[in-house]
Amino acid sequence: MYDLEVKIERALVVHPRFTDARSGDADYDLEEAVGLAEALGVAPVEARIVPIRDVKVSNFFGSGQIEDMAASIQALALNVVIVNGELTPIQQRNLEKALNVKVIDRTGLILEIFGLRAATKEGRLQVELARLNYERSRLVRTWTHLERQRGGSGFLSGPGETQIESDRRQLNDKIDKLKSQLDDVRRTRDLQRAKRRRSDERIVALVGYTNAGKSTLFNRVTTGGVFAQDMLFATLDTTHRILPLPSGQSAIISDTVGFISDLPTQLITSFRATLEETLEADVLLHVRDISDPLTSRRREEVMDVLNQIGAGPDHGQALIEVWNKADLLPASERENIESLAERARTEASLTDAFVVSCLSGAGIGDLLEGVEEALTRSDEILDVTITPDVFSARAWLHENGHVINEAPGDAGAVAMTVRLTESDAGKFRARFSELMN
Ligand SMILES: Nc1nc2c(ncn2[C@@H]2O[C@H](COP(=O)(O)OP(=O)(O)OP(=O)(O)O)[C@@H](O)[C@H]2O)c(=O)[nH]1
Ligand SMILES: [Mg+2]
Repeated sequence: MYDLEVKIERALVVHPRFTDARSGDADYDLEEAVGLAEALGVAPVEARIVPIRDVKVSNFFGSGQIEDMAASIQALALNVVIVNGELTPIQQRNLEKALNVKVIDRTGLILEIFGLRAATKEGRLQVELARLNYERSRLVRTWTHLERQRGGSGFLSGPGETQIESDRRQLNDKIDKLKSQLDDVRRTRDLQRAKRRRSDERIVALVGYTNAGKSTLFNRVTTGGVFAQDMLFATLDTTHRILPLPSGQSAIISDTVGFISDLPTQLITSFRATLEETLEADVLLHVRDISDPLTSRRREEVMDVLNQIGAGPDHGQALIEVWNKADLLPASERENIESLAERARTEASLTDAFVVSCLSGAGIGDLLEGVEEALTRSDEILDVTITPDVFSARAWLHENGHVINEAPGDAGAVAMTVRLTESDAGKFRARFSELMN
């Protein structure tokens, strides 16, 4: 018989609130940590905020706090403690000893989630590299590997599944090997990227905080199929699809990894290449959960990351904000938000914004019109008369441009009004100079 009993990890989620730090957001941070735990498939049975005046070098928490945790663990039969902060390897080990359960910190948690979610070869390699760097920086095994060694259930098995040697030398060898594999994968992707650029396709990239609704929007405006779930970091790799635009033209749209505050540095480094895909976009769509009380803070965090990689308006890249999840707002507030967005679209100094609900589809039509407008802003409209001796120009325009009007003229000529990208207009002029007068 098969053993159908699935072992579910029952977690105590602890958010350390530093009493000197800016306060007021601890509830939200705790909620986010609970979301991260759920994303990992752990049941967050108990969650609490623990005030920290000064961090204890050996145990992080004070002894009374540890006793409280131990009592909850006992009473609720918990088997993992998630600390929404950074622990030193010593603190982690001492806490595990004191509480007699596994202890995982924020970096470890995010690494585990990324390990579960990575779907492409590049994603998996990136996560494994990040994990190895994390381990090397701590010179201890992450708890997953400890667990596996102790003969654990295999819960939360990491990417690669190889037995990772704690020996620094072997770790380094492995890191080098991974890096060169990653280079191979990236070379292939660079080729694809170059092909996309050469093809003159216009590119729209979705960016935004994790769980803002990027994949839901992506699925709604393309023809579906990408993993969208109420889980943090549902998407870890960049995916490209055709985006049909209202006028009948099309663009390419990419969905990518969500941003988060305090992303462990190892992960920023590993995912840099993925994030840099956003650099090639003609227009960025910044998807925001407008119903999130911390939406402004999230916005700043996303803009910071964009700035760090050299993307966004400060670097001359067009950006449109998508104020998503409007369905979650009370009617009065929604009206308010709508008028704010309208003002943003009319005032040149403000970033264009559209209020939508990716879930219901409300506002998506207007958004797409805005996207098309932004994409075609630098387009040129050419009025040309094609004479029979250069009739191939007609086919060329049909293939490369968007024909707005076409009418027969004198002596077998055809008068055409065509919309072309800046670069195509240049090509057309060079190639059919005899038609330009
Ligand atoms: N109520 C409501 N929920 C939405 C809306 N758009 C998306 N969601 C929900 O928000 C959750 C997250 O959506 P995703 O599309 O996976 O978010 P994401 O930005 O791709 O997240 P990551 O890939 O983790 O960065 C899902 O449960 C969606 O169903 C919306 O307009 N209204
Ligand atoms: Mg997603």
